[in-house]
Amino acid sequence: MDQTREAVLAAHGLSRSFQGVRAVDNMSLSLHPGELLGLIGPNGAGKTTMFNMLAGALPPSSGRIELAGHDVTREGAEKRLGRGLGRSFQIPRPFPEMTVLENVLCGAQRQSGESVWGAAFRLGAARRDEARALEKARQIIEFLLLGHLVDQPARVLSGGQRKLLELARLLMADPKVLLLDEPAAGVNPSLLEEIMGRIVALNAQGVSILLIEHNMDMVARLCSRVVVMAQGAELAQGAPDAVIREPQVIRAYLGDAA
Ligand SMILES: Nc1ncnc2c1ncn2[C@@H]1O[C@H](COP(=O)(O)OP(=O)(O)OP(=O)(O)O)[C@@H](O)[C@H]1O
Repeated sequence: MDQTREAVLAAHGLSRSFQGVRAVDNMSLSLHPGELLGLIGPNGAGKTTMFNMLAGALPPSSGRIELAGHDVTREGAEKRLGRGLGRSFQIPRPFPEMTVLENVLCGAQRQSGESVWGAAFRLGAARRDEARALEKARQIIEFLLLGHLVDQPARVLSGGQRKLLELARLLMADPKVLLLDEPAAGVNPSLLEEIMGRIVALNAQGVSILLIEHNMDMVARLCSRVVVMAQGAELAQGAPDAVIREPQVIRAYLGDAA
């Protein structure tokens, strides 16, 4: 079966080199509608480079990327966000002095291309837009369990809460596809369960999700399929518990630890 035909996000033969080193080497990948797909692999395997290319932050040296059937290979990250592709980072960087609410409203600003705060000084429709954006931001903040922090500056948030805040900003753009880069990294165990719960809830709402994660317990609980990368290429794919027993996958991880 040609799996790429029905993919919401598909990479065809992506490659990218840095100073002669092939970080990603002819890598193809398909994310299906409603899927929660894991992208795993040892350090330096090329996962982040792959994410950067999929999100539009880094042009591939060769290959093609399709989002809902559109060729987006030459489009930047903002354009892809407008098409419904949101991407989180390993280390979120909120505006530290702005409140949680203000940070989330920055997501709305990206959405319309116009500042919500600028709109506040206009009359009529723009004011209604602002009211809608505020209401939506508050709902998303509640959904992401940050309601009690809505008026706090982002600098007081823990690592896990920053991950939730970043997700909240992305949700303002109503993404259909989310690329989540290590949502468990630097998160304390109690918040980890809550973050996993929110990811599952978003997926249940129909958001297709591609997840880079080193926490294999989390990957096994969330993903029905994983793609393993090593040295810039696909090493294996399948159900998490089966894939991590494959000899070449074990070798790749042991090589990483050696
Ligand atoms: N901007 C860059 N300049 C030079 N080399 C880079 C750059 N970005 C990545 N690389 C190299 O490309 C390879 C793949 O790196 P990448 O960060 O994509 O791997 P990764 O699988 O995300 O690793 P990790 O799990 O540690 O985040 C590595 O050898 C890395 O050193």
